[in-house]
This record gives sequence, C-alpha cells and structure tokens, in this order.
Amino acid sequence: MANFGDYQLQIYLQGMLQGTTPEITTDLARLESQAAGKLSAEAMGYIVPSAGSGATARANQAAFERWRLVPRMLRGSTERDLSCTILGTAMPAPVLVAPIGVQTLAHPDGELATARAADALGLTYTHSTQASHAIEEIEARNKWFQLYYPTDPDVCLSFLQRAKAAGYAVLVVTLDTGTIGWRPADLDRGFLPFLKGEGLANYFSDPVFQSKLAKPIAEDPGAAVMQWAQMFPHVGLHWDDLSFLRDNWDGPIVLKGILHVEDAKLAAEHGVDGVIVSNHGGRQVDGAIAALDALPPIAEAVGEQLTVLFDSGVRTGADAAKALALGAKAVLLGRPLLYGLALAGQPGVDHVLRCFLADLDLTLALTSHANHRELNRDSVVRG
Ligand SMILES: Cc1cc2nc3c(=O)[nH]c(=O)nc-3n(C[C@H](O)[C@H](O)[C@H](O)COP(=O)(O)O)c2cc1C
Ligand SMILES: CCCCC(=O)C(=O)O
Repeated sequence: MANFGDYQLQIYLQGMLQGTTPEITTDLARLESQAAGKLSAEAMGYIVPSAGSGATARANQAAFERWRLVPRMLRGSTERDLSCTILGTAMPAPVLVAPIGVQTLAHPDGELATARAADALGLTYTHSTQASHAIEEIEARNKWFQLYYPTDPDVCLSFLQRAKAAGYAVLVVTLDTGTIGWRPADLDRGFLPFLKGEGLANYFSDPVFQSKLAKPIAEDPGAAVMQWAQMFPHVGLHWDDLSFLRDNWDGPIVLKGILHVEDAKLAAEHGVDGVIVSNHGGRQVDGAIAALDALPPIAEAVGEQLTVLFDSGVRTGADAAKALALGAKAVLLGRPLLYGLALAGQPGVDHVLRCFLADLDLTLALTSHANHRELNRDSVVRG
C-alpha cells in the first residue's frame, strides 16, 4: 500500500534525477503570492481578502498557531490508513474539497478541473450553488451539493431534485451567507462577479428559474441577474425552514457555518446529520470567533450525535491534524485549491491536494500515529 507521504520522495527524486522542481510551491501558505501573478486584480480582490478588516481571517491563523501538536514516539506504523466513511461517503483521507463558487474567476476550466482533480484521488468534491458550471456538468464519483437556500421555494426544490438526479450524496446547507458580508476589496472596485452573470450557471440552467422570467435569458440577461439578486439574499431563514429540506432531500444534511455551541445543539434537535464548524474563511462576519476556537466545545456537545466537520484557515497537514485532534471528523480545504487552480488548472489542484495529503500523512507518521483516528485531545496542547 502506498502512503500519501510518498509524494515527498517523488518530488525529491524528480529534483535529484531529472533536475526538475515543482512549478507550484509545496508551501501551501505561500500559494497566495504565487497565484497573484496569474490572477487579475479583480479576481484576487474577490478570492483572497476577507470581510472588513480581515480580523477573523487573522484569528483563524492565530488559533492554529496557538494549538501545538505533542508528538508520540515508537508506536507508529510503516503504512498509515487515512481512509474513513463520512455520512455514507467513503474517503481515502479525512479531507474534502470545500464548496467554492464562481471558479472560472481563477481558471477557465473552473469547477470541472477541481472536481476532476478531486475525483482522480478519490476525494469528495462539494459543488457550490454559485458555481460557474451547472450541477449536471460535474463528473465525480463522490460529490456533495452545497445549497444557498433561495427565497423562492420552487427554485429551491428544483435544485434539490437536480442534485439528487445527478448523484450528489449529501446536502450541505450554508447558513453564514444569508447575504454577502462587507468586503471592502470588492466594494472599492465595485466588483461582484454574479452581477456580471458569472457564477450563476445553476440558476441560468434551471427550468423553474427560467419559467419565472418575462423573457429568455439570452434576450434579457440583465433581468435574469436581477432575478437572482432577488432570490439569493435570505437573511430571514429560520430553523423551521429546515423541515422543507428534510421533506425534500432523502440523504444526509449538513449545516455549514456553525460557530455557537447552542446552534450545534439546535442542529441536532432539528434532525440534521452533521455540521461544518466554519466562519467561511473570515469572509462573512468580521470579528467572528476563530473557527478552530469554536470547534472543541461544539465537538464535545454534539460530537456523539452529529458528524462534525471543519474548515477555515486550514493550510498545512499540521492544521488538519489539530482540527482532527480537537474533534473534527474531516476538514475541508478552501482557498489553497483555488490558487492551485489559478496556477495550472487541474494539475495545479492535483498538486495542492497531493502536497496537503502528503503533509498530513507525514505529520501522522512523525507523531507516531497509524491513522488519523488516533488523534485526540491528548495529541494537542494550547500554547
Ligand atoms: C472565492 C471563494 C468562494 C466561496 N464560495 C463559497 C460558496 O459558494 N459556498 C460556500 O458554502 N462557501 C464558499 N466559500 C467558503 C469555503 O467553502 C470555505 O468555507 C472557506 O474557503 C474556508 O476558508 P479558507 O479558504 O481560508 O480555508 C468560498 C470561499 C472562497 C475563498
Ligand atoms: C454570493 C456569495 C457566494 C460565494 C461565496 O460564498 C463567497 O464568495 O464567499
């Protein structure tokens, strides 16, 4: 059996024997500056910055810095087993592709490339409601669908039915983006890709959405965009609205954007299957708690009843190991994948995923763990 960490030896050997070095850095925290050379100022402004002053994004990184792994010795295994089954989906490692909208901003192949790269490694790809490619275009064995619950229930139902028909296994309902946060980098440029018609593929391909328009989209795209702008903001969404999803989706449901332990308990009471502890990478509520700081109490309160997943600020194998030790069953990778996509399309995403998995695998090997399930609260200390 091969270990994900073997990618490290492969890179060394290519350097030593063929004189080639990776075109994309292996330091995932540095990807952002490398990708800056490839992306327009508008795309960088949309992808990189966080809401407001960026305090929450900084808090995410600071929280990872505060927690420290405490390595064990002499109990490891030559072969690590990172495989797991999360909500019925078999995974080779506890790592998923986070839902990220409008990926053609980063590369013309957009979500098609990201999904293919994930699929080639057997990883689960999560497709955003705000994607640049439609639900049906994604070819991946393991795919989850992320819902931004539209205010129009007919369109919502249509999304659920399309996702089910196209083979998506799990519904991820994002709760932290009832509307778009205060994002100065975009505001100062007056730039929002959706208002240019980008990232609306799921809406524009939807027959129910189309039926609500006075004219076909090709004849009046501006009106179609404004129709989306009416349906997207949903700050009035309530716990009771989840029953509509429960009634119309027969697979697992996961709530993304949970940070308060009471909301995690309410999630359990409302019969969902999992939560993603996340602050949306700091893109929504500036000043919000670091996602990693929210994780331990939530895992403690509902970890037995619900599948607890995590994202926001995960950049290294050590970050993933810390989140797993603090109670997450798996982590979702966000911006680094988009930087890999910007730099080289599908091979760029593949490289980023392989680096991340190798780093996690080597972290387990070096801390004497045979698999990630052995990580627990004793594996970390708060510095
Ligand atoms: C450009 C961009 C677009 C995103 N689009 C979505 C989306 O459509 N739906 C969603 O639930 N989360 C979306 N997210 C949030 C990610 O799923 C994830 O929570 C976040 O990227 C994690 O933070 P990190 O990138 O710092 O690791 C987006 C993030 C970025 C950077
Ligand atoms: C309308 C917002 C959808 C994309 C998103 O979630 C993000 O940019 O963070």
